Amino acid sequence: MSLDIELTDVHLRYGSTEALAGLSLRLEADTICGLLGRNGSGKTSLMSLLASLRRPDAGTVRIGGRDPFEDAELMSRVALIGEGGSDPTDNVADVLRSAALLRPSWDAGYAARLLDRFEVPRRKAIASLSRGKRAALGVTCGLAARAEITMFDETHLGMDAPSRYAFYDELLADYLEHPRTVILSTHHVEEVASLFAQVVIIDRGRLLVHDDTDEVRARGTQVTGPADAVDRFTAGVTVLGRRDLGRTRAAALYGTLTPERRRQAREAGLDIGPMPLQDLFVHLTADTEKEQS
Ligand SMILES: Nc1ncnc2c1ncn2[C@@H]1O[C@H](COP(=O)(O)OP(=O)(O)OP(=O)(O)O)[C@@H](O)[C@H]1O
Repeated sequence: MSLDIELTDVHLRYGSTEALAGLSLRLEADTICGLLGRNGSGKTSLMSLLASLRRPDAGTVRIGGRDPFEDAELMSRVALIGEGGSDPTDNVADVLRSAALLRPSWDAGYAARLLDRFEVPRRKAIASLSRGKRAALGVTCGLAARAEITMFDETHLGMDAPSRYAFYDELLADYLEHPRTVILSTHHVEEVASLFAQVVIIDRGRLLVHDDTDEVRARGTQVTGPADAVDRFTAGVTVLGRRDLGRTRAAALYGTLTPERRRQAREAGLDIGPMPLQDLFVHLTADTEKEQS
């Protein structure tokens, strides 16, 4: 049975804080989905509902049509990997042993290969691992679990750039061999955006965007070329982001260009492409802040 995810009008409160405020979302199984949102927007809260760590105050959560809360069989097929979580006095081997018991689809050989790749020492207590190695252990547990729904909640935050890229590499390669639903929350939007088939953006506990990544990126336009030509072309329009590389400038604009503007851009020697997801994300979440203030 495929584990589609469906949340309907979900509310979740912590005291007076409404972390999720009527969130509805439907995710089909077996895609890699980026979960984006500013700090405190409700990403962890959403994933904790899917992992059955909490129950919504109102609304429904369904995974494969079932309420996940206290459904042990279903939960063995759902993994949430956050920062920390292990008993700090355990060593790496203990953590792997527990994961193997918990996860019916655990691949011990793959876990061992990942530990080698991330150079995680096996005999050390969790408390004595560096933050980056702890994160690599979390990533290892998440990948080797091969859970049908695998959620990484900023798990890779403490990893250095080479390790993060190794993680993205492993995630994609293993996903292609063993398709499953992967939900990955991150603030490193651009470096991981190419992995996302879909993007979910939540803002203040509500769904702001859910679409294919290409569709989301197509909501904006990036114009690239010689700096002075880009400036002339973008004079009088709102530029959401600029990047310079030598004399080449890339400017991100919200919206698509009319055929006439495209022709002008070509004549000015400018390239046109989709907008970086990061710029679009900043723009979309900043807009709602303005509207609400
Ligand atoms: N245990 C808790 N007790 C009280 N408030 C909480 C608790 N957990 C989360 N919150 C609040 O709920 C809201 C949503 O938090 P959540 O952790 O889900 O956001 P997030 O998008 O994951 O944030 P970040 O990107 O900073 O990790 C925030 O206002 C947060 O302060």
